[in-house]
Amino acid sequence: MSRASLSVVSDAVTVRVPAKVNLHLGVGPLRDDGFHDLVTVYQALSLYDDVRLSPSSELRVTTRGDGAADVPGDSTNLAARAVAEVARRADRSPRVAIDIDKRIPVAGGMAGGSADAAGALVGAVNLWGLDIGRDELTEIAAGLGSDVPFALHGATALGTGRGEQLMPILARGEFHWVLAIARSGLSTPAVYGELDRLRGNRSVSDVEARRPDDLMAALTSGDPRTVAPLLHNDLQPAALSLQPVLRRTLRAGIDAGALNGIVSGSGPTCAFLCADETSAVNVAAELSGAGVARAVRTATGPVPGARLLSA
Ligand SMILES: C[C@@](CO)(OP(=O)(O)O)[C@H](O)COP(=O)(O)OP(=O)(O)OC[C@H]1O[C@@H](n2ccc(N)nc2=O)[C@H](O)[C@@H]1O
Ligand SMILES: Nc1ncnc2c1ncn2[C@@H]1O[C@H](COP(=O)(O)OP(=O)(O)O)[C@@H](O)[C@H]1O
Repeated sequence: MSRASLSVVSDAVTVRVPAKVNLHLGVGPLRDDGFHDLVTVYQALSLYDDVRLSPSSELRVTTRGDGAADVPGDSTNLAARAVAEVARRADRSPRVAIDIDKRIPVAGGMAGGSADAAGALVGAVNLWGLDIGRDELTEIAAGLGSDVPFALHGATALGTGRGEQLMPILARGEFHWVLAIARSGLSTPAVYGELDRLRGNRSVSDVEARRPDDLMAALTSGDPRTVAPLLHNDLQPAALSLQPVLRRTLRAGIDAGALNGIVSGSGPTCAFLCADETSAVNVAAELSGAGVARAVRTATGPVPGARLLSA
């Protein structure tokens, strides 16, 4: 019996998927396949996209919410690609309507497209009642993008390889973040390219791709004051080079009382770690008033990865 014939068709499913921040992003040299080796610590944050899948006469995707106009509505959308790949493996036709409710900033360095892909994977498996295990789902996720396995996984995790190989990390407590969302996005390949340009012929030692043991120990303590000085992003100089105005944003967050601020992944969202919830609310209010960002949000982490809201 094929896996497809085991399926139970639901009317619609909605999957909630989190954004991420990289607490550490160490970037090694450019590889022959066009990717860079990474050592990264991901944390999933309570800023979510909702991905709804329902039966339809054809595969189509619509997006509403923050930055919806910049999200492709065709087969290049990562959520549509995810559904198409699950359908191909299950030997069935991908006749699904995908409706994305966007809150994760588009091209913001918070893995919004990856989140939608992870949501669509979980959604398709549940909509069609497929017998696809966690390992196979993670393999499909990695084929869609380096960050997609983490969007499935959530919580706090160490990422190696091109970011797709995950190991859970114990993080105690709840961390309070403020996110300064920029007026325009940054392209991930452009930021990696800018890092290569800035590095020039300088040899990139393995040291830059080493496990951040101090940070991992600090995370088990649950103390944001211990974690804050250990935040690190090798892509930050490249993001600042492409959007110099981000220096002002980072400065404004520190001046407002954040423990530390960092460009999130390839940027341009800036993420500020705060001592507690009260501090985060104050920092968010000051940043909003400073006019350095298009929008300011508070979020907590870690939170779970892609999860079904309704079936
Ligand atoms: C930088 C990070 C940090 O977590 O995320 P964002 O900040 O963009 O969300 C990731 O490495 C982005 O992951 P993701 O957005 O899934 O990238 P992919 O689709 O796999 O790759 C897009 C392009 O980014 C570059 N890339 C990506 C990953 C990697 N380890 N090395 C790279 O050089 C390559 O140019 C690649 O063609
Ligand atoms: N479902 C999706 N949501 C957002 N962007 C998508 C999606 N599918 C494809 N994309 C494309 O991926 C690019 C990167 O988007 P995103 O994942 O939001 O940013 P980042 O890589 O900085 O985390 C966008 O500019 C967009 O063209």
